[in-house]
Parts: sequence; structure tokens; C-alpha cells
Amino acid sequence: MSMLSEYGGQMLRRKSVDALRAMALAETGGGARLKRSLGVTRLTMIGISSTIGTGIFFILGVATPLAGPAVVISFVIAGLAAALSALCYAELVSALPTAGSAYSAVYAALGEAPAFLVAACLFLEYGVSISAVSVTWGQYLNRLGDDLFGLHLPHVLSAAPAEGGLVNLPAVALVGLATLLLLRGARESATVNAIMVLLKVGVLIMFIVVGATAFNAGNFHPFMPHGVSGIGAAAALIFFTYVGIDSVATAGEEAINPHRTLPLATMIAFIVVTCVYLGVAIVALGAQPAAEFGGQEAGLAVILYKVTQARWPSVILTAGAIISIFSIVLVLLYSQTRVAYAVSRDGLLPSLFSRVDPRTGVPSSNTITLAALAALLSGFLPLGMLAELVSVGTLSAFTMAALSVIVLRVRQPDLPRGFRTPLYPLTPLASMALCLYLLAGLAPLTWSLFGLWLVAAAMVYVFYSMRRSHLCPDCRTWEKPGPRAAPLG
Ligand SMILES: NC(=[NH2+])NCCC[C@H](N)C(=O)O
Repeated sequence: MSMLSEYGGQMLRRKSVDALRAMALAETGGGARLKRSLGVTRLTMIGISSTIGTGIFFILGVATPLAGPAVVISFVIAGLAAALSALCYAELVSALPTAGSAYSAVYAALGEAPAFLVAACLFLEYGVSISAVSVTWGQYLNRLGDDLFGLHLPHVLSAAPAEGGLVNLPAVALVGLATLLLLRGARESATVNAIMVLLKVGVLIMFIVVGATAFNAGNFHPFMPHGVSGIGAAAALIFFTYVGIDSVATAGEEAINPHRTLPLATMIAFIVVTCVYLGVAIVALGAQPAAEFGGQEAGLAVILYKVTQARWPSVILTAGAIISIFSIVLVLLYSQTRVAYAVSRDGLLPSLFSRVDPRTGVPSSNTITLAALAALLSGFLPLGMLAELVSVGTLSAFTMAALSVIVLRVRQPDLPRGFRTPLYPLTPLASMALCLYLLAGLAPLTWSLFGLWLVAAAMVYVFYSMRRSHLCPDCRTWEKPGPRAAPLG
């Protein structure tokens, strides 16, 4: 065999579905493992938490000028794209309930190197997202402090050096708080998360109820001032608000009765999120003419102010955003640690990431390492601008997940699946088509950064992970005589 085809074979070696299932489903095994402690309610809350973040608080201000009142239709279209992906993830996790989400599915369906690249995409979806979201926490804290007590943090302590500050302290504190909670255990974190989800959904429901009192159907005429293209452009922006609906999948090894609970939680989370989003959009447009949305920064608060002529709704909305950002960062860090856990357990990342504390069932060194990295990034870099990278990573992972559904159906038709996507193969094909359409609309700069990121990940794979893969016992012996490459981590 030539060297090239040998390398090719290694890169495309697939993890056996049986091995994956056995590893994920075994209740006991060598060494401490993650604990199965999450039922449907907590899993659903994880899905809602990681999806409803900051997006819904500002997106109408950017999307409504593009589509007019028909922005409501844009919400439905973006929701449809998210629903197709949610259905694909539900099938994958019901068959392969591992902590690795799309990474593990791609490992079984397409091979090791594609799986490693998907893990790199998930790092953008979760890891980079933590920083992109947490940098905004300080602004909301300052707004609340200002409204309530006339106090706010000095600029030097709430902005990264590139923005004229010293450190973004609120962002660092936020990551620190989430870490402390996660180290206590998945169940404890999920309970606190559930409370925060009730609060943030409660705040949005308050908006719907109060806003509805000023509903004026006349605001919906003309309905489509910018035609179909306006609706499409707005849908591409709005898709960001649905990102995160796949996060339930990363709890695959901590779910009780995963074949049933994981798809169910994914679907319930999707339905709740869609109802809340549509409610907010319809009420907002009923309460304020479409022409007034453009450029409104805290749009929802402005609407409530107009309706009630009082300041308290804006204070409550700001508090809602603060809670919302806290819970989303908690869940993002959770998901990121679980994906790293799965990759490390396969040998592709240092074993530090798969060591589990036997008492709490938490991968502690993994959590602390990734949290330190996230705190550094969010404290010292102006990462708000990287939000588009989050979309590129997520949409790529969604595309690969949909492809894996098809490949696994062909290669493993008899694999027990707790849930099967309806209208197969239409659903995964339509999911891929929609994701590719949304990907095509992203800026060239985003694509260049994404390309660089994938090249870096490919280098790590070729020079580190490929030889340490647990599917590669021979490679390990080749290495033995020589010095081992220094572990990353
Ligand atoms: N991977 C994630 N869940 N990232 C956060 C996505 C943003 C979230 N959907 C929002 O509206 O703010």
C-alpha cells in the first residue's frame, strides 16, 4: 500500500457504531464516567437555555427594516431550517447517545478526519460563542446598575484592551461563576439552569402580555413592502436566534433513558422556543409600526415604554437579558466540555479532557482548562465581532449531521433508532440545502477566518491526533521509540 493511501485509510477510518453505543450506554466501565442524572425536563431546559440568548432582544431591530411586517414569515422560515436540523439531531442522538453530538455521529458515518473537523466546528459553535456572548454581559449589567442606582463599572474594567479598556471583568466573572456551578455536577447545574430558563421565558411572556394590550392590526399593512427577497434576507439573520437547538445532543451520556428523552427534549425545546419567538415578533409588530424598528438598540424595552409610559418594563427586560446571558454561557460551557470529553476519550485530544471526578461525575480538569481559555478570550479580546464565525461553525456542523443521518441509514439500516426523522430522505436533504443556502450568504471575511481555523485543526489532527487515535494501535507502537509530541492542553 502506498504511503498516501495508507494515510487516506487512517483519516477515513470509522468508529464502529456498536463500539460507540457500548461506550456511551455502559453504566459502569473502566475509570469514572459521566453520571446519568438528567430527565426530560432538565434536558428540555438545556435546549431552551442554549437557544434563547441575546438574539431575540435585538434581532427585530435589524431584521424588520429588511422584511417589514412579513418578518413574522422570516421567523417561520428560519424556524423551519432549525426544525429540520433538530429532527436530524433527534435521530442521531436517539441512535448514538454520546457526549460528542455531531462529532461522534460523523466519526461513525464518515470517518475520523471529517469528525475531527466537525469537532473544530463545534468549538466555534460553543467555545467561541461563550466569548462572543459573555462580552456583552457587562453592558447589560451597567444598564441595570444605571437604571436602578445610577452606578456603572468604569470603562477600563468593562472593556477589552482593543476597545480602550484593560479587561472585560464582567465577562471573566461570568465565565468564573458558570465554572463553579458546573464543577458541582451536571444535575445541580441543570437545576439552576432550569430556574433561569423559567425567569427568562417569563420575561418574554410578560412582553407578549403587556405588548398585546396595544395590538393594532393596521400595523401589518402593507405586509411585504420589500418582497420575497426581503423576507429571505431577514430569515438568514434570524437563524442566529435558533442556533443552540442542537445542544441537547451533548448531554447524550448524562441523559436518563437517552433513546427516548433526547429526541423528546429536542422537540419540546424547539416548539417552546418557536412559540415564544413568534409571540414576541407578532406582538412587537402589532404594537409598533414596522418603520420604527430600524436602529432601535433595546427595541423590546422601547416598545414596552411606549405601551406603558413607565420605566419598569425596561428594567425587567434588562434583568431578563442578564439572566438569559448567564444561563446561555453556563450551557455553552457545559456543551463544549462534553464535546472535548468525547474527542479526548477517542484519543484525539490529551487524556486530561476525559478524566472524570469520581465523586461529582464531572470532567473537572477539562472544565477548568476550557473555562480558563474562555475567560482569557472574553476578558482580553473584543470578540463580539466573531458572532458570524459562530454561525459558520454551527451551519457546517448541521450540514454534516444531516449528511450523517443519510449515510447511517444506508450503512446501518438496522441500527436501533429511538426516533426516525419523518419524510426521510427529504428532511435531511432539505436540511442540508437550507444550511448551504444560509452559509452562502455569509461574508467573505468570515469564510477566510473559517478556512484558517480548519487548516489549523487539520494540522493538529495530522501531527497529533491521528497517531494517538484509539483506533490506531499500530501508530502508537511506531511512536514508542521516538519522543512523543508534547500534548496540547
Ligand atoms: N451555540 C450557541 N448556542 N450559541 C448561541 C447562539 C445564540 C442564541 N441563539 C441567541 O439568540 O442569542
